[in-house]
Amino acid sequence: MAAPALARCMARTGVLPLGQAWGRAPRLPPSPLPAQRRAFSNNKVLVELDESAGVATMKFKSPPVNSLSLDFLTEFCISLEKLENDRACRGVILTSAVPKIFSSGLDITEMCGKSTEHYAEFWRAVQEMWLRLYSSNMVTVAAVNGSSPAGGCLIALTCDYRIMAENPKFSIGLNEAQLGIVAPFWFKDTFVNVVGHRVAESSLQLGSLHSAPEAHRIGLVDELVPEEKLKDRATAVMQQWLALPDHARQLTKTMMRKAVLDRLVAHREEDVQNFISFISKESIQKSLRMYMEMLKKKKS
Ligand SMILES: CCCCCCCC/C=C\C/C=C/C(=O)SCCNC(=O)CCNC(=O)[C@H](O)C(C)(C)COP(=O)(O)OP(=O)(O)OC[C@H]1O[C@@H](n2cnc3c(N)ncnc32)[C@H](O)[C@@H]1OP(=O)(O)O
Repeated sequence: MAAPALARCMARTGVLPLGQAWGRAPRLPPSPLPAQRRAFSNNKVLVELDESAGVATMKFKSPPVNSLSLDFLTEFCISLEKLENDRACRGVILTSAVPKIFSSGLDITEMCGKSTEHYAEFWRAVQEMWLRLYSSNMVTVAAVNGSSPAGGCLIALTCDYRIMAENPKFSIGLNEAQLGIVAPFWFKDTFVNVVGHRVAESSLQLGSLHSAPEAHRIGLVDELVPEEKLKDRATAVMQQWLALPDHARQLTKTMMRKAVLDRLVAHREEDVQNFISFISKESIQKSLRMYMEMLKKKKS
């Protein structure tokens, strides 16, 4: 099924028609076949699977800034679902193929001047991405090799472990307040689970974008490495996590994340309606338009 058709299906049903995000059987170790590498790709995400290691790398490739458009979100979910159902894959490293940018967050153009139906479709896709990634049975490591505001930061926060490249130009954080919008409760819950309530409270109110050292200091990322070592370090961390039995790690992850996941699952439609009412306000539309203009002016 093509991405737009899948997106429509997600909009109707609220889930991808590929399988279930919930109640999956625990993953089994990969079969002892000869070492093999596989790659598959769609327009937005490149996936390389090293079957001998049981590890895939998902590279975002949606230039100029890997914004999370409806197409991106749909293709991200399809790629993740494929890996989730692949017994040869036990872990996934998320990174970017676009230099200097991990992801610029939700595509603002999807939230400006569109119909109510479009907002609903878009928001269900954002929810789906988070539900699938946060509940993934695989080990998920974010190799943050560029700036990562708002929705980009959410992707990193949703992983099990975050490693960021030490580059003074890169920043990360939930900066929604700077756009005049509010981080949804499940963005906030994910953030609180990583950095704790006090840090999350001030960082969210200020819409802070943190430099790499600051992000490390507040626990938003687990470690910093020189850019050229990021890939190797992500691979080493992955090996460490995969050394444990899958079932124990998976059950522990579920135990730690269940309350936050259940909260969105229980209020999914209400959350869509809240998003629509909020984003449709003329004052919010004006803030988003001004923010986009500011981005464009910054260039000239
Ligand atoms: C009461 C409760 C109710 C609850 C309701 C909840 C509602 C909450 C709704 C949504 C949550 C929102 C989450 C988000 O993720 S919003 C997105 C936030 N993102 C940002 O603020 C990042 C903005 N971008 C940047 O800061 C920079 O672009 C950069 C650092 C990522 C890269 O800088 P640089 O390399 O200099 O590139 P440019 O700035 O020149 O950008 C290139 C090009 O890309 C366009 N662009 C950038 N970011 C986005 C984006 N997020 N969406 C769409 N387009 C983007 C930019 O405008 C340029 O375009 P061009 O001029 O046409 O080339």
